[in-house]
Amino acid sequence: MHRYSAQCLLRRGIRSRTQREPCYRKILPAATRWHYTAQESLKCAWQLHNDHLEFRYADTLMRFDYVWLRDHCRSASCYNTKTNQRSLDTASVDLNIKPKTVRVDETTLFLTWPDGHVTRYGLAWLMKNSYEGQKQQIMHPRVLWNADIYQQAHVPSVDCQSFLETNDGLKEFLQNFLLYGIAFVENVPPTKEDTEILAERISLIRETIYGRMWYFTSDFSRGDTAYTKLALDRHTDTTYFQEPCGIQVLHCLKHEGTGGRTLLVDGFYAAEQVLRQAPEDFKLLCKVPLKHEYIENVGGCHNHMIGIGPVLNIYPWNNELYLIRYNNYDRAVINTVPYDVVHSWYAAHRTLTTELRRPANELWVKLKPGKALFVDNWRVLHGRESFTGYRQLCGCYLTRDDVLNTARFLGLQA
Ligand SMILES: C[N+](C)(C)CCCC[C@H](N)C(=O)O
Ligand SMILES: O=C(O)CCC(=O)C(=O)O
Ligand SMILES: [Fe+2]
Repeated sequence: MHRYSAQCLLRRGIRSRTQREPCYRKILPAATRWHYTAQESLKCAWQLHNDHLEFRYADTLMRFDYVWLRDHCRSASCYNTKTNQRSLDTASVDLNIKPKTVRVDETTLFLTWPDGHVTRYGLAWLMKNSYEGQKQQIMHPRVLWNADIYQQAHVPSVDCQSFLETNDGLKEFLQNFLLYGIAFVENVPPTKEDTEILAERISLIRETIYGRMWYFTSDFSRGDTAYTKLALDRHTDTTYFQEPCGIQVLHCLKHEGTGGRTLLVDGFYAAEQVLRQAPEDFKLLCKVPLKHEYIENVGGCHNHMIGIGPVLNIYPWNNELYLIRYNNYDRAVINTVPYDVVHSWYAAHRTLTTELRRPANELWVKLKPGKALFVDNWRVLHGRESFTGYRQLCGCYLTRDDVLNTARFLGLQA
């Protein structure tokens, strides 16, 4: 069986997307009024202000700072297209710079700077890369789910062999994973080594204080409730890392006993309900930073980890959620917030918890040998039912950047 690792995949050539740019006619010289590409067309127009350029294209009004425009010059002396890196020294651009002349043709905006340097920007490039353009974009397309939505979607598990041996299988898996924040691979040989091969197909394994690939049973070999038979309420893992682990891989290798089902809850679906019902609560959960902490002194293991951040994390330019940090077990003493804010925070936390605990939002699955589960630990909470008997799980954490890297290589938006 031939297996490709993510790194090998990436060496096999890179995509290039060609964009069709609309055509516009030649235009008039610069001044302080609106200028149009053609008299009858209002699609492309521009205006030079004292400190910025106002530009209208394809129904979007964009504003560009002059330093920004100079900084993003893609001429050969300013930008190396072989490495996709900037050569221009941003700090040497005059902060009061202003273009001397402006010209626009069908596809391109031309600026001439006071020193004679000419910068060309593709109009579609400007549109895509402007703040206003970005604001309208979704970074990560997702399907938010409760149990019903997920089950109705009939998301297929991907077969282990197709996952390992075909790019289509891998792509299908990653597409599901990106959309739903969970995905399954079936027919995996139930060993730690085979689980490791799966993990390496899409990412780098993130080694932590728990090791690289881990086995765990209810032997309390580590100072954490995960290593017992007790139930675990919904949570995300490693909230006590400054950057919580991106993905958790879980593979149940054995269970002779009862109970032990896995609980999955889409944290972003719950957060979205909070945003609808109580936007002030949502805002507070985005704003108040909290510590999470892991203190362990069991056997030879001495660890003290601290991670700080709000429960909900959003991109500030489009308010899109990208990370939920929710673990009631591992939340540390709250000493970074005054009493009145802390009270409102508790109320907001209650609103979110109510959503997370709605039975309709709970997806229960029994993990069985051969079926590996990948969980987006920045989005989907997991938990487990208490159990009896011998139960052994193996798995690992993955670095998020590298999962997304593989997805992008396969042409997915990630
Ligand atoms: C998965 N594995 C058993 C290795 C780790 C368990 C980590 C448990 C910890 N309370 C947390 O939520 O981060
Ligand atoms: O035992 C389980 O099913 C999961 C335990 C857990 O939450 C974890 O290992 O992170
Ligand atoms: Fe966990």
